[in-house]
Amino acid sequence: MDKAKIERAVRDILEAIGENPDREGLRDTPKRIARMYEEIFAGLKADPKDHLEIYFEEEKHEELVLVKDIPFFSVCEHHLVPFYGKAHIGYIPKGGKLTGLSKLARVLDTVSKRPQLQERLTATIADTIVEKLHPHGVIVVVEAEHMCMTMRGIKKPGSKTLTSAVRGIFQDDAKARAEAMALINFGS
Ligand SMILES: Nc1nc2c(ncn2[C@@H]2O[C@H](COP(=O)(O)OP(=O)(O)OP(=O)(O)O)[C@@H](O)[C@H]2O)c(=O)[nH]1
Ligand SMILES: [Zn+2]
Repeated sequence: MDKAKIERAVRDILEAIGENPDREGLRDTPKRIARMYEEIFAGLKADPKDHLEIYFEEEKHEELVLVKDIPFFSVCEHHLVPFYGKAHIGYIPKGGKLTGLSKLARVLDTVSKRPQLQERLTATIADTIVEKLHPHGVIVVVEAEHMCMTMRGIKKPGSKTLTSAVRGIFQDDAKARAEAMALINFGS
């Protein structure tokens, strides 16, 4: 990541809004923002598939595995302000191809650390799991609050956006999909 370029650009923005980038409180802000962008956009140079280590299990589990309520923070590509919430990621393994539970959350983290659309975030997680694990099915539900809809513009704090992506058996089998959705809603 070109941190020097980010620093110059942030300095330009501070000048453009009528601030003095050399005053004490702002002097280090371009540097801080460059460091922060390196962290919150780290997913741009990472492949989420790399996290999905495969364990071939002797005892084959070919039923739903669901990790729910995984918190995430991302950045909306339209306004570069945060959107954040929870993701629920489920899959039905095939041929003993399981992965570690934390690896599903690592996929979410990588994909969310990019300028994003909630729809693309949701679909990319589902497609990554399909490509690497070739499971019977994948279901991903993401619920998020967008700061671009709360702190500015339409100003609707508390409004939630829900997106889902289903692949494989969850596309064709309404009962399997309904069961997974019921578990995602269970206790919430
Ligand atoms: N589909 C989708 N839209 C998003 C997401 N994040 C932000 N948006 C929307 O992107 C749209 C951008 O609309 P524009 O009309 O180009 O920008 P704007 O004038 O700032 O829009 P307002 O937010 O309505 O003031 C807005 O409707 C946002 O709510 C997202 O993850 N998915
Ligand atoms: Zn936005």
